[in-house]
Amino acid sequence: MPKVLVSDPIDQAGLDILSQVAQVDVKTKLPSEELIKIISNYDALMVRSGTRVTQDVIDAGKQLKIIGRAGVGVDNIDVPAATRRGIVVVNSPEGNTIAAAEHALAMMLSLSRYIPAADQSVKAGNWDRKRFLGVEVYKKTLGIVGLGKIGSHVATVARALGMKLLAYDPFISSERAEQIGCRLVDLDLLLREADYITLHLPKTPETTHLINAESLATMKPTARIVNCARGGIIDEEALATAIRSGQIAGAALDVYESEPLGTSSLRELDMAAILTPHLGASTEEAQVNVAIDVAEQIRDVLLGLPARSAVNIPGLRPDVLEKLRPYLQLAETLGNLVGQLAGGRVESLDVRLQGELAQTDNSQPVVVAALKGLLSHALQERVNYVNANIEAKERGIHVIETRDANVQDYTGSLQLSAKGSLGEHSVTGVLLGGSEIRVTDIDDFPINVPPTPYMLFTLHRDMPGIIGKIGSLLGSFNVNIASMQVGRKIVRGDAVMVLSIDDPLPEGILSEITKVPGIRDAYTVSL
Ligand SMILES: NC(=O)c1ccc[n+]([C@@H]2O[C@H](COP(=O)([O-])OP(=O)(O)OC[C@H]3O[C@@H](n4cnc5c(N)ncnc54)[C@H](O)[C@@H]3O)[C@@H](O)[C@H]2O)c1
Ligand SMILES: O=C(O)CC[C@@H](O)C(=O)O
Repeated sequence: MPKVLVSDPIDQAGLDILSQVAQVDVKTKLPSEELIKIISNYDALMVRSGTRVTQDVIDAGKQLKIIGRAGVGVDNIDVPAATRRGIVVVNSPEGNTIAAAEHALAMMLSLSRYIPAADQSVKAGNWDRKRFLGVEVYKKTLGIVGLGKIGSHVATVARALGMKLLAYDPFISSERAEQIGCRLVDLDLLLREADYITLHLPKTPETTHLINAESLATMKPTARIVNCARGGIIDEEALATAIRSGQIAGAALDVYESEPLGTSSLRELDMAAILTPHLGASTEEAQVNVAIDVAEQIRDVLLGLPARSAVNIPGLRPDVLEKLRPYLQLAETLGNLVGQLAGGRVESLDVRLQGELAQTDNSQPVVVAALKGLLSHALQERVNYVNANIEAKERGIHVIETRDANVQDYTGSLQLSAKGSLGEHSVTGVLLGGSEIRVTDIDDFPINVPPTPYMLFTLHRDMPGIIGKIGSLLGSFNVNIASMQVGRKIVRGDAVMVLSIDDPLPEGILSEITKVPGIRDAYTVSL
């Protein structure tokens, strides 16, 4: 039975799903040396934001197949390191959207009415109504930075509160922003005009310290800023200075450059600042959602099924994946075949999608499947859908994708051509009845053979007796032929022979075959 380590608190609903297929060990608050020590026993790791899944953890996880992040941000996981090791990383892109949006809205309202400070004051025995004179959000301008899932929900609710909405997001169109009721503007204008600014974008090298001393200086003195996205998007020292000096009116933060928040000048700010300990996703509903979402994906991957929200493999909707799946199998088989025909050190792979297949919207998974097949002979199970692209890049394999919708021989066909140490070879394949693979062409010679585990290909002159000679030679080595087919373009010209054999070809026989008069070349392939 596979083993799953759960290293952060995860809702029971998720643990129940994992327990259907795996032994589940919940060990939270593990020091990183301890995690590194035990991770080699596990097939899967499930975390929230608390565990740092570093390269050292990934390298020590010799059996790891999947890392599940019960939440959105995967910045606590070294995704490139996982990808290099072929480990799938999955998250729950939508499970906590509402929770995080509601937290940001709650922060905005709390900032406006000083609710945390007023609460503390009453509990301390005071009744000070003058000190907590607030402001209304009604008719104020809210600037949303990052108009994705959370930003859009914030916009919908803020609109209902009677706010005017500005948005800055370089990756969405003005039409989309308008649909959500926002005017798309540049960041400078948003920062200058907004009464409230709320951040809902990822932390990347470009967004680190997006809000800094310079940008804070352009904001209104009455402006209040909320960050429930990621720590580090705001320069915390510059923010504390801006609040202390009255350059802006306040800030509410849920996330910090370093978590847990240590000694920080943010802690010394008065009621103009509200700090919560990364609670954006902490609702009962969100924790159930993300736990189920990620546990189901871990279960599926452990059962050999694809994950629906992998962050390091081409994302596909389950219905699209279902339709494409037979073609992925076709691509992998043909990749494996052409990789062996081309020999080691493949320099280039040309992936040609033909007929119906040329019309597919997302061909990337087909290309990845072809690369996985191409590299599988050399790398065996070390190559998978996660790392095939990287492995190919590291080997300098130049991948070209072409499409030809006009090829009408079959509804959809795939041609792969590879150049390697044994020269340039091409294979074409189709799906019969939607799922049965047929190889229909080898090096431009028409054939029609199903791929089988052990195959022998020859390039020879089409002449009487040659087939018999190969048959006798194989017989003398006790090799049983299951099927045989010849493909030729012209009578007595060049031809290919494709034999399916029951067992691997014994050592030495290939060189004997090439000595047969008329045989130009021979290749053995195991699929
Ligand atoms: N506090 C929490 O507990 C909590 C919970 C959930 C999500 N989050 C964080 O909230 C953020 C938003 O999550 P989401 O689910 O809405 O993500 P999303 O991917 O749906 O949206 C992010 C948006 O940011 C935009 N963006 C990217 N770079 C940008 C840039 N330089 N400037 C402006 N916009 C940019 C993208 O185009 C996208 O529209 C993420 O950082 C996520 O990690 C925090
Ligand atoms: O695990 C958490 O509670 C935080 C989740 C949040 O930061 C996210 O990115 O989904």
